[in-house]
Amino acid sequence: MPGISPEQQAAEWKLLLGQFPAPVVAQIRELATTHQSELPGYFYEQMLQDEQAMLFLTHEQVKSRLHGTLRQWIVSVFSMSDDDAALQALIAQQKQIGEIHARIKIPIHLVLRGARHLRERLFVLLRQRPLDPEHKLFGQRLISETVDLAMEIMSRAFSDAYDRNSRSEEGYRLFSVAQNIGIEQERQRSALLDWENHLMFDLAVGQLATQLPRLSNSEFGLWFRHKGAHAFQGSRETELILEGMRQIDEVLLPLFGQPAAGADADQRLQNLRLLREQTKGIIFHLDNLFEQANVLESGRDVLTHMLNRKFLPVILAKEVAYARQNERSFAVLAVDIDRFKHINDEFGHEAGDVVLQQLASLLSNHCRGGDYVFRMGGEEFLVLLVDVTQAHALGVAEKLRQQAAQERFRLPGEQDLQLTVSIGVALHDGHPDYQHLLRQADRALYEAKHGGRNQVVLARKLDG
Ligand SMILES: Nc1nc2c(ncn2[C@@H]2O[C@H](COP(=O)(O)OP(=O)(O)OP(=O)(O)O)[C@@H](O)[C@H]2O)c(=O)[nH]1
Repeated sequence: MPGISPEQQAAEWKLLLGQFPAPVVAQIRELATTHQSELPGYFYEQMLQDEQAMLFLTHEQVKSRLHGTLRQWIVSVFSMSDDDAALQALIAQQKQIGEIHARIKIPIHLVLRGARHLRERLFVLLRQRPLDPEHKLFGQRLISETVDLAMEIMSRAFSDAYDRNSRSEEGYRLFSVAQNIGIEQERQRSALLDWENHLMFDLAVGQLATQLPRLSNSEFGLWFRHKGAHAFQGSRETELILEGMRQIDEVLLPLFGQPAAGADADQRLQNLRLLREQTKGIIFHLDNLFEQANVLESGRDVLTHMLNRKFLPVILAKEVAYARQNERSFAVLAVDIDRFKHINDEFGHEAGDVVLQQLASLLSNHCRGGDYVFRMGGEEFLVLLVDVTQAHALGVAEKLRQQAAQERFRLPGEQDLQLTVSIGVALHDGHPDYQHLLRQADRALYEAKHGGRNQVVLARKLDG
């Protein structure tokens, strides 16, 4: 469903401001500006009484940054400018906040709760002003409607981003169930045809209906009920396949055991046709499902077969949640080949590709089963080490650096070469937004490059 455009939203905001007398608008602007420093403190006090909110707010850097950003938000939302460009910037800001909330998975009710506290505090501050009652009423309405409009835009962006993330998560679920979709498709197709062959043979030798092989207990049926239906959850085809299996097992197969049906050859032929059609229908839906899954399979980099960026947000968000729930930590290593351009220039692009493949294998061979290796693009990789301490992460990074330096990379034409890598290490420190961690690792990598390359640098804490 197409949403309303930023221009429309700006026009609505403008309309809202136009409903209020200019002195009231000016008073509310002044009220918010005067109390901008005190309001975030009040917000914190209220929100920290909620256990769920604490999870998102207690991180030290969130705390120190949020004070500043909340203050800015209050000032800009109540700036009351009706200039088109300013309003569009304001709308873009609300959207960006909504997207961040979706990324760190803050429940929307907590955001609304925070907004309610701010609104109520502004009401109290307004009541303390020596204004006539009518102005106060207008002022309250203006505060309310302004906060509501900001929340509406924020929530819309939140739910759009949330839907996008969920689709990506869905893709990841699929991806993790069937690593090689092409092979799985062939396997399941032939399992289904195997069942059909057995059935035809049993029917030909006059097996009793109760002894005929049931599709849901066949190799295919078991796979589909336990894995396929989960991997393809929510799609229409899944429902159709489950229903097709039920029809075959519970309606069609019992017909073959009835003496009357056995006696009537035409009827038996008709039942056989129905059976064949149902089976063909299941194959058709299965092919459709796999075709859709193929599109999603591109979660891997073609050259190195490592993960590409596609599922990085899903995996990082999952690890942030895991670390929070289990009080564990994880680390990201930004790994970059030193002077890779020289390798390409000297040995050719094809040799460069081979080097990338061998480095990818080296990285994944030195990781554990639960770790992840991504190719971020070019000659940069990202290694995610799960369940680690800082010392362990640094140890692994140092080992990877040494292994890369010792390795003889084999090139086409019997040549070989040696290379070095620089690594930036960042340990998840409880910050709910994974982008923060990626920025830290990138900065550490930058330092490693500028410090002379072929080294591991641990990220320093960032202020922003
Ligand atoms: N062979 C090959 N080269 C690639 C690929 N992707 C990017 N590159 C090359 O990687 C090189 C990266 O060069 P730079 O970003 O200058 O970095 P660098 O030479 O590694 O230098 P530092 O990172 O500063 O040590 C460029 O020459 C790209 O063309 C690829 O898929 N295959």
